[in-house]
This record gives sequence, C-alpha cells and structure tokens, in this order.
Amino acid sequence: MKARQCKHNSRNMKRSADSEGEKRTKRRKLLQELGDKKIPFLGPSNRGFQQLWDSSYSGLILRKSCSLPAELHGRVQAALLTLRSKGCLLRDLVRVRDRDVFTAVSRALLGEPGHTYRYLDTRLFAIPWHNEDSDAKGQSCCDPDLRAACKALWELNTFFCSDVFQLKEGDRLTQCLKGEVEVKQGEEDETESKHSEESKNSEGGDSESRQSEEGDTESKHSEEWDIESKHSEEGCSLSKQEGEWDTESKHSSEEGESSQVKPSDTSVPTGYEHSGGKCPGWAPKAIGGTDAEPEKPVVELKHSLSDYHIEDKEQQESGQGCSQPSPPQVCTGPVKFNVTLLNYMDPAATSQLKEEPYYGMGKMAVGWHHDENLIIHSPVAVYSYTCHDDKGESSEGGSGEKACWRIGLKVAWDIHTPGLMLPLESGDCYYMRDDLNSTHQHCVLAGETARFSSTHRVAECSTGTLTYIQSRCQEALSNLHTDPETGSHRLLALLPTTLQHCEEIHNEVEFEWLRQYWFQGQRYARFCSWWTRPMEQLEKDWKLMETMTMLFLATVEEEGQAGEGRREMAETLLSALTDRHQQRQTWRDRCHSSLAQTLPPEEAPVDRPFWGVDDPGMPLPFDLADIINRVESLLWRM
Ligand SMILES: O=C(O)CCC(=O)C(=O)O
Ligand SMILES: [Fe+2]
Repeated sequence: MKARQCKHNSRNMKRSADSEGEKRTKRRKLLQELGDKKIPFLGPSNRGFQQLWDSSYSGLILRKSCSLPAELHGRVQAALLTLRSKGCLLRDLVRVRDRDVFTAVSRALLGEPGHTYRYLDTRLFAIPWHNEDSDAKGQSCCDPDLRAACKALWELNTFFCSDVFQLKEGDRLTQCLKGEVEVKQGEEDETESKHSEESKNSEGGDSESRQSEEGDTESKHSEEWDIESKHSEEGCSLSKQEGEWDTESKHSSEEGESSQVKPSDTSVPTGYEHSGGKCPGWAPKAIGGTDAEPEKPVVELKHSLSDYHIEDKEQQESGQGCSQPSPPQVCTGPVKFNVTLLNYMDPAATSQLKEEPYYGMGKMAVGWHHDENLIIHSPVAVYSYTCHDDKGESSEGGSGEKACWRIGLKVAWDIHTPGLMLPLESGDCYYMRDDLNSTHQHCVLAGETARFSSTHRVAECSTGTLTYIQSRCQEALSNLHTDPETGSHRLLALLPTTLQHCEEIHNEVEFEWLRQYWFQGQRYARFCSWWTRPMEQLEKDWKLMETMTMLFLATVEEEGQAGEGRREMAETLLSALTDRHQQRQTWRDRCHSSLAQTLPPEEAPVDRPFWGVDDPGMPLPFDLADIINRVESLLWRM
C-alpha cells in the first residue's frame, strides 16, 4: 500500500527520528569531552567580553533603553501591564515528545490579523494588533483598553521594523550617547544598574496565582524549550545522567551538585555573577580596543545550517499537500515583523526554575533554544521590561538592587567558544540578526523581579494564516456539488489524487486549526472576538468535508466498481482515515490529561469537534475504528 498519510506527520516523524539518533551521538561525544567541567562564559565585566561578542556573537545587537522614545516606553509598558491585568497572558500546555508540559512563562501572541504562530505542537492565534486604519474602520473585536494595548505593541513593532537594520554592528558602541556609564576597556565595573521609574508590579494575573497549585507539574515547566530545541534543532539541554545531553538534566543540576561549580582549569573568567548577582551598569566597549589577549574562540562543531533549511522546506511542503511545494522563504530586503510573542514571568511566583546546566549562568526562565517557525535568517527584535519592585529597596545592605534579568547565548554544538551573557535593564531591547538564531541558541536567565518581553518575529506563515486555510477549504469544497433544490450532495471528481487532496485538507483544517483552537479553551474568545466567526465558518466547511468523506466511502463500498481504480481509492481513504483516527485520539488524550484538569474552566481544553454516536446531524461517526475495519477488509477481499 502506498504511504498516503498526511506528510505533516509521517515524513517529519521519520526525519526527526533519523536525526535524533545522530544528535544523541553527537551530544554524547561533546558531553564526554566536557566531563564535569563547566564551559566558561563572559559578561560585560569580564575582560575579552567585547572581543567575544564581535568575533562569535556579531549578530547580536543591543539597543539600550535610552535610544527609544520615552512615550513609546510608556505606552508599551502600560500595554504589557494591561494585558497582564486582563489575564491575557497564559501558560501554554504544550506537547513535547508525547508529553504534556506547561510553559514556565505566560504568553500571548499579537500580530497581523489572521496570523498564527506554531511552536511545540501548539498553534497560537494572534490577537490582532490595531493601527489607525482598523480604528478608523471602527473594527472592534475587543474592549478599548485591550485595543489600546495592542496598538502600542503595533507601534513598537513599527519602530522595530525600521530600526532593526539601522544599526550597523559597530554602532552599538555609540547608540546610547547619553550613556549613563562608560566603562573603559578591560576595566571591571561594579556600578550598579539604574532602575528606571516603572510602575509597580502589583496586579496579580491569574496565571501567577495558579502556579502554586500545580505542585509537581511545575518541575517540568522549565524543560520546555530544551526539549523543543531537541525536537527542532539541537536539543541542547545537557544531561549528565545517562551520559548525554538530554532533557532530564534538571534533576542533576537542581540537586545542585555541580551547577554552581566553576571549572578550575579555565583561564577565562566566568564570573558575571560574581559581582553579587547584581547588575553593574555598563556600556559596551569599543571595538578594536586594547583588551589584553583577546580570547580566540574555537568554533569546532558548528552546527550545519543545512538542517535548518531542510526543516523549513519540509514544513512548508507538508502543510500544502502534494500540490504546491514551494521553496523555503529566506529573509531578504526590508523586515516586516508579523507577530510578537509576549512573555511574562514573576520568579517569586514560580517554583523550581532550572539551573543553566552547561555554563553555570544561573536560573533560567526560558531554557536554551532556537526560535522556530521563522523565515530563514529573519531577525528577531526583543523588548525587555522588568517590573520595578519596591520591596528590594531596603533589603540586602540597602543597595536596593535586585539581580537582573539577562540573556545567555551560546554557539550551537560548540563547547569551546565561551558563552555570552548580556544583562538587560528595563526598556533595553536586543536584536538577533543574520543567522544568529540558527547558528546559536539563546536562553533567558531570571532576575528577581517580574519581567515582560515582547519578541517580534517574521513568522513563516505560508500555511499559517486564516486566508491560507480558508482558501484550502474552498479548494476542497469545490469538489462538492450541492443540489440547490434538494440540498443533496455529490462529489464532482472521483480521481484518487483529487480525493486524497480533499482528505488532506480535511485533516489539516481539523487538526491544525479547529482542534488547536479549541484545545486552548475560551482563551481567545474571552478577550477578543476576532477569531470567533472565522472559526465557526471553518467548522462549517469542515463539516461539509465530513460529508465528502462519507460520499467517498460510499463510492468505495459500492458494488460493481472497477478494480484498480477502486483499490487505489480504498487505499487513499484508508490512509486518511487512519491518520484522522490517530490524531483524534491524540487530541482526546491531550484534552483529558492530568495537567489539563488543573486548568480553570475558562482555560480548560475543549475536545471539539466532538459528537455522540447517534448524532443525526453528522454524516460520519467521531470514532472511525469501524469504518477503518470495513475499508481494510474490503481491501483484503480485492
Ligand atoms: O524574553 C526574552 O528575552 C526572549 C524570550 C525568547 O527567547 C522567546 O520567547 O523565544
Ligand atoms: Fe527565543
């Protein structure tokens, strides 16, 4: 029998299985080489920091807070607080290697109307951001506060679109002319960071209050990206257990035997955190300076980019069925960020953050990962907002400073180049440009106070927009004729390829859209009605496709059908139904998992579409086991 399964699954699964083995071997080798040692990393107070940045992390650009307009800061920060107070920021219940995991950070997606962003088997549906245009048209899908918040993030997006390529590499030296602190080359600077006057972190979103109730599940949260990266690219969470870099590393590092132990035999200072875990104010040092003995980073096991390209290409093809393969989109020309993924975390309300395992950088809010589902080589722009916390002012010797948030960067598949740690003050932005995201991984290291980030991306949306899936549905439905008098239906073409195409679209709309959407419960409809009608319409289209499958089945089961053509049709049908049956089961399991049960009703996953055995409105049963058996036995008899 020909393999006719939805390529989305079968092909990707096979490929990832192949590369998983290779990666495991590679990982094991690196781990052996590393032994018990930690890899060095440099922060701004370390000699050689700037050289390392220039030589091995040149795609990273820091945009200090002072170089953004003050009003923009004000509007963006107010917007983030609004989104939190409205409860829009929620932890995602993602699926990783057949396991359900909550993300450690709470998230929301904002973006171009009708856009989605897919990560960790989860499709996020964008709350549309608003601009003058949509305001003028009087489109209102959410309340005025939320609209204003979305608009502020759209303004930030506009700023990033024009700014992200404005800075040349060397420009980061002068970008902040106000430069509160100048650091001379090679000098350590202990000046503490200056916190801007931000509004107090007072509103407790429901995502926070929920965290403590989740008990043991919490321990898994910080693993998400580690596992993800394993899925997508490298899987670089080191496990000293079982001698491989794996997702279980948290146990060994959390038990703390080695996570804070610095390598004794390295000549590279590793101690950004040695300045008491606080953030010295600093300014980037000049390129071409006089730092003594610049470290020559050895880049040995650089990850091959080709994987990345293949992945992207397959993603696109798979979503489009066999009819319209398209080459991978590579980012050229001016940037249009089409979505922003917002992150929020309050470390005080989050238990058991995982220690960064390879470098000893500290607690991670987001583990090592590559951003996925992006146009190749497109930049990512991040706004970082750390909530000011009064409580800290009087404690710890009166310094008033709390440990700050930082991002960590590493070269993928490389244990020789020191890591880079970049502290972020509130309002600071950073850009990941060129191939930085694919050749490197990044992580987010938790400070002490709550923090938001808005991460602007050029999502690869060839199969991820509402208009795309709507046109796919029209393609399928164009093979269905409805008698205007009687309302009865019949299929127009009976070619196996046409039928296969329709069944693939049927699966795509059911699993990539309807079930993804409902799995996230009332999450979308609660804040913004934008997706409500389109989802109803997609469900109507899908229901017509159930009719098409029913007609297809009837044709296959019809006595007296010609031999070879009939066999081919039966095989096509069987393959689509088997895939559908399995995926329905997976979604049922996800909806009823023990983690899903911990969610409040308004966030709880909904297993939809679902219908009972004798639902007269539905052309076929929900459970396809009997039909699959019928088609199988029919094939045996042929
Ligand atoms: O919060 C940040 O700075 C980055 C978060 C991140 O890496 C992500 O959301 O992919
Ligand atoms: Fe990221």
